[in-house]
Formats: sequence, structure tokens, C-alpha cells
Amino acid sequence: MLRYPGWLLGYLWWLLKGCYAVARVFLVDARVLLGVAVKIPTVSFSASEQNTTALKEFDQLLRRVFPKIFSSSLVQHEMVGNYSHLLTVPGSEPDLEPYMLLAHIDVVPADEADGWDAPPFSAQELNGFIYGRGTIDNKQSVMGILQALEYLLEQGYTPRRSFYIGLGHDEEISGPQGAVNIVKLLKSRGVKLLYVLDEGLTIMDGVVDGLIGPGALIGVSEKGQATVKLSVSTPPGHSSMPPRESSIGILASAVTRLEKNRMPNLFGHGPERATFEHLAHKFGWPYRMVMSNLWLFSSLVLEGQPDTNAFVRTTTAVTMFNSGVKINVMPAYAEAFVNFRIHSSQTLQEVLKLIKSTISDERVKVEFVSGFDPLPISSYDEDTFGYQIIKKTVHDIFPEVTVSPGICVGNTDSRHYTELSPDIYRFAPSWYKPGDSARFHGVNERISIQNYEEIVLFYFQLMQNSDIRNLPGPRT
Ligand SMILES: CC/C=C\C/C=C\C/C=C\C/C=C\C/C=C\C/C=C\CCC(=O)O
Ligand SMILES: N[C@@H](Cc1ccccc1)C(=O)O
Ligand SMILES: [Zn+2]
Ligand SMILES: [Zn+2]
Repeated sequence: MLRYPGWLLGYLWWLLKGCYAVARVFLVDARVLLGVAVKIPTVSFSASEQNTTALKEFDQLLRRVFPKIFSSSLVQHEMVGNYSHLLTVPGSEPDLEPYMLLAHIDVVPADEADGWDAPPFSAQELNGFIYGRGTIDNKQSVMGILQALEYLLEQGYTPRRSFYIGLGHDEEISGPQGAVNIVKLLKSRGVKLLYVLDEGLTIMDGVVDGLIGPGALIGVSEKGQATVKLSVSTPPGHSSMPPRESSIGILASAVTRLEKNRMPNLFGHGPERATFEHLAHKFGWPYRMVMSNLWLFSSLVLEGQPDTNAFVRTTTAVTMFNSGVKINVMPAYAEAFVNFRIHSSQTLQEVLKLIKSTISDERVKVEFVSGFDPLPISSYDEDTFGYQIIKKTVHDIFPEVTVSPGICVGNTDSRHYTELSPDIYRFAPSWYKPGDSARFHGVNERISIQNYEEIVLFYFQLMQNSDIRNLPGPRT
């Protein structure tokens, strides 16, 4: 047996500790932590199926990598609906109304075979981007918010204004356990919120023709939804003696009629009018020519692309279509699901009526599956604390960006918060450039390393900016 002298063991121990300290610096490097978060497949598969193993693992990750938050005597931590998190950070001046930051842990499914450049749960870095499901929807906010708080606590910071952080685990299936129960809990405690900031719109750069320079769109509302089930039943029979029209054919024409007859162009009748007005001075020649005619502008400039078209109207998306049992049997039944996202100036009832009149075929049964009206519009005026603080924070981190109100085209957990606050905003400062629309729920979802650092800084700054008592400047 070899005998090591005590000094050598001591030296080795010292070396090991040194290495550990150096390694820790790298380990806590924010972008590495985002990568670790992306690698945990917290997938919401369907309304009834979630990856609970991954959700548990994610909880463990948060506790491990944010030791200050989870050991702080200041921060109160609660699990809600099993896997969602509610953090309460009490401020030193309890008369200041609290605000709340939201983000979600779960992601939609992803299949590498759909054409990913890197596996969707690999967090692989390619050309300065971290690839993976959740990098822009919405783990960048989950990790960014917590990273910002961790840094602040490390610096011994205590806020003056209290705030909450809500991290939902089932947003992608509409938040029935997470957001709904967090809201219930806060309501039972009599909490009112000065403002809420959730995921949503982004910093657009180069996606609207003619618009010069980047624009940060703060979602002041979000679209409504309607999902309908269309079905056709016909007698089955031998495919050698088919009728003129099959159940599949009848259903297909109904679906085609919906796609061909889009819902009306309502540009200018919702909060997108404010977007337009805030950004109008940033349009160059020859776009300025058509600016006085909103309808012309929207049809020439916006309707052509799926993302900007979503600003203009209630959108129609045929998402599921099922029928048929065997190649030589006429199908007795065919069904399709169509998901509409309702423009702010329409109601669910109006849209349901339009759907029926567009299909106008009594052989097609139209059933309402689920839906809700567009959300209320939050204030974006000069005196509104939440909006102005978010705007100021965007300017602090991105001085070159124009800030404007916008309409969030997807739905978020924040829609459950309407009774807690009139001022709900949907925005995270990820850069959104041409081609990026296909990354949301699509392939090659990614974020640049630099952008993730900006996101951490944004929340870091937002927490400090929210600490002022009143907005500066003369108030009337
Ligand atoms: C005059 C200017 C008018 C229009 C500007 C247009 C374009 C951009 C449109 C949409 C862009 C941004 C972002 C993201 C899309 C969806 C995410 C929203 C919510 C996510 C909810 C979720 O699925 O978890
Ligand atoms: N955020 C998702 C999931 C969702 C669906 C329905 C309601 C609320 C949320 C979406 O907009 O598609
Ligand atoms: Zn999301
Ligand atoms: Zn999503």
C-alpha cells in the first residue's frame, strides 16, 4: 500500500476545491443553465397527458441551480397544482401594490424527424444559437426571470415593491391546474396586482415590409378562440358502387370553403390600430403612400404572411381531419377540427355564426368544442405604470428599439389573471426576424446566446425599475 504524506493530501484537497470553485463559475453561467432546462422534456402532449417525470426533474433543477432563491428567508416558495411554482418576494414598503411576472415550464411536443438541425431536446449550440424546444416558448423567460432574481439576491438586494413570480406547468393545454390554481390562491389572499407581465409578443425586426428598424410590441390584449368539430355521416357501402359524394368529400369541401372564405379583414378595429399609429413614422417610401388607407395597407403589406395576417383578422386553422377504415369501404363518418383565433373586434358568437353561414351545408354537423372572447385591452397610456415601466426597461436594454402596443396572437396563462389586474401585458424581448414565425411550435426553435443574456438583463432591470413609487414626471 502506498502511503501519502498528509501535506500531499492537503494539497490535492486544496486543488480540488479550487477546481470546483472555477467549475462553479462556469456551471452557473446563465446560458448553460438555459441549456440544462431545455434538455428536460417537459412536454404537454395532450389535454390529459403530460410528462410528469420531466416536470419533477425540472423542479429539482430549479432548486439546484438557484440556491439563493430557494434558501432565501425573503422569498416564499410554493408548489401549486403539483408542478407549478409561485414565488412571493415581499417588498420593504408594503403599501406599494405588487406586480407579477409569469412564464411557463411546459412545451409542445417536438420530433427531430420533422427536420431539426439539432435534436429538439439537445440544447445544442450552432452558430451562436441554442437550439431546442422551449428556447423561445418559454424556458427563456422561466430561466431568465429566476436568473435575474438570483443575481439580485446575490447582491443582497431587497425590493421595495413586492412581487410574485408564477411559473405554470400546463400552459400549452390552457393552464387548468397551474395558472387557474395560482390565481385562486392569490384571490383567496386578497391580492391585487399593479400589473402582470407574461410571455407573448417579441421584438420584431424586418418582418413587416417597409418598416424601418426594430419594434418591440407589448401585447395589451390577446385574441379569442373558437374550436369547432365538423362531421359528416353517410351510409357505408362497397367502394365499387360509390355515391357521387363521400363523407370525406363533403367534409373536405366544407373545410375548403372555410379556408377559401377567410374571415373579414378587420385591420384598424382592434389594438393593432395603435400598433400601426405608433409605428407609422417608421415606414419608408413608398409605403407611406398607402398609410392613409388602413384597408389597403393591411391587404398589401400584412395579409400575405401568416404572422402579420394574424393581426388583421380572425384566423382559420384546420388542425385535425380523420376518416376512413379500409380502402374498399365507403367511410360512414368523417370529422375535422378547426381552430379559429378571434380578432379583438369580434365575439365568439359572431364567429360561430359566420362559420355556419360559410359552410351552409346541412349535411355537415357543426359542434362547438371550446372557445372564449378576445381578452380585455390593457391600458398603454402615459400614466399607466406597468406599460411605462416595461417600455422604459426595453429602452434601457435596447436603445434602438421603438416600443408599441400590440395584440398577442397566441393565448397565454395571463388570460386567467383578469380578475387580479386590469393591466396585463404579454411580451418577452426575444428577437423575431424573417423566418422565425415557423419556429414557434415548429422546427428549429432557437435563441441566440446573446439574446438570452439580454433577456436576463431585461428582467434584472425590470425588477429594479418596478421599484419606484410613482412614474416620474408631472402627473395630473
Ligand atoms: C403594423 C404592424 C403590424 C403587425 C406586426 C406583426 C407581426 C408579428 C406577429 C407575431 C409575432 C410574434 C410572436 C409570437 C407568436 C406567438 C406567441 C404568442 C404566444 C405564445 C403562447 C404559447 O403558445 O405558449
Ligand atoms: N398557448 C397555447 C395553448 C392554449 C390553448 C388554448 C387556450 C389557452 C392556451 C396557444 O395559444 O395555442
Ligand atoms: Zn408559451
Ligand atoms: Zn406555445
